[in-house]
Amino acid sequence: MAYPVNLHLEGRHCAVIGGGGVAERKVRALLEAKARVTVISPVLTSWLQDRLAAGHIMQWAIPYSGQPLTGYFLVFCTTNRREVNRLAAATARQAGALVNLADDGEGSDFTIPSQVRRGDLLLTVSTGGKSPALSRRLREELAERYGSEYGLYLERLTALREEIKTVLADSKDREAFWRQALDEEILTLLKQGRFEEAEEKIQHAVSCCGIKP
Ligand SMILES: C[C@@]1(CC(=O)O)c2cc3[nH]c(cc4nc(cc5[nH]c(cc(n2)[C@H]1CCC(=O)O)[C@@](C)(CC(=O)O)[C@@H]5CCC(=O)O)C(CC(=O)O)=C4CCC(=O)O)c(CCC(=O)O)c3CC(=O)O
Ligand SMILES: NC(=O)C1=CN([C@@H]2O[C@H](COP(=O)(O)OP(=O)(O)OC[C@H]3O[C@@H](n4cnc5c(N)ncnc54)[C@H](O)[C@@H]3O)[C@@H](O)[C@H]2O)C=CC1
Repeated sequence: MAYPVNLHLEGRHCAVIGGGGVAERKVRALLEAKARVTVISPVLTSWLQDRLAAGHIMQWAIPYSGQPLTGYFLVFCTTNRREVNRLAAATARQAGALVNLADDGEGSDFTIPSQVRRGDLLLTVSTGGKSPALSRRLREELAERYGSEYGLYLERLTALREEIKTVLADSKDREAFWRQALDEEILTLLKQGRFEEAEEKIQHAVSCCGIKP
């Protein structure tokens, strides 16, 4: 069973072997996470060529055939040739990298989930590599269910969390507060875009706590 983590990749070196559609999807996500990306492929999609021209990625413009892959934190093997992906994976692992194979979820050290982002809120779906199409389908359902209001809500909660720490010294009291503050009614109001009414309810919950010993 896989162990879920959220990696911080800023400034980390990552390599993507292959320059097709799958490589492009992985590179997009890596650049969003501010990783330093090297693509190893003689051919690149036009989007990847644009990123290269803009200096956002580096390229080894060669077919991969066993060259050492040292200094990479993550390595993505995304060519359309299984034996090339296997060779790159084995070489990268030897150098200590974590490896993702686009054509072999079970043989990968990690797989990429479908994701919905709402500010700092991140919802992800994995099927353990069994059905990416189902991951996508569930991602679409989540995107519909959890709109942009959740990003705003999280920002509000972040500020409130600081406030609550000063009002309630005891962690048990804080836990009880959050159960009350995150009730279904507030979430429904937010979903309907009724931010002022939601804020009133949050304030009510805060003032209720304020008078607790
Ligand atoms: C194991 C994994 C390895 C990995 O980490 O890459 C893997 C493997 C494979 N994917 C295949 C196919 C497709 N993958 C997608 C899309 C996505 N694939 C992603 C992840 C993963 N794909 C990992 C497991 C995820 C999980 O646990 O569910 C997503 C979630 C994330 C991302 O890549 O960014 C992204 C969703 C983006 C979104 O949310 O829209 C589509 C397009 C679509 O559906 O739109 C298709 C075509 C439809 C289909 O075949 O389902 C094939 C067969 C290739 C063939 O037949 O030649 C393999 C190989 C195999 O079968 O193992
Ligand atoms: N994980 C996923 O989400 C998905 C995985 N796949 C798998 O990923 C593979 C790649 O898919 P696409 O990007 O759509 O294929 P593609 O055919 O568009 O791209 C393949 C890329 O690999 C490069 N390449 C070939 N030999 C190479 C070598 N020796 N060294 C470096 N680069 C080399 C090609 O130049 C090309 O840029 C598919 O064969 C399939 O098995 C396919 C769809 C989704």
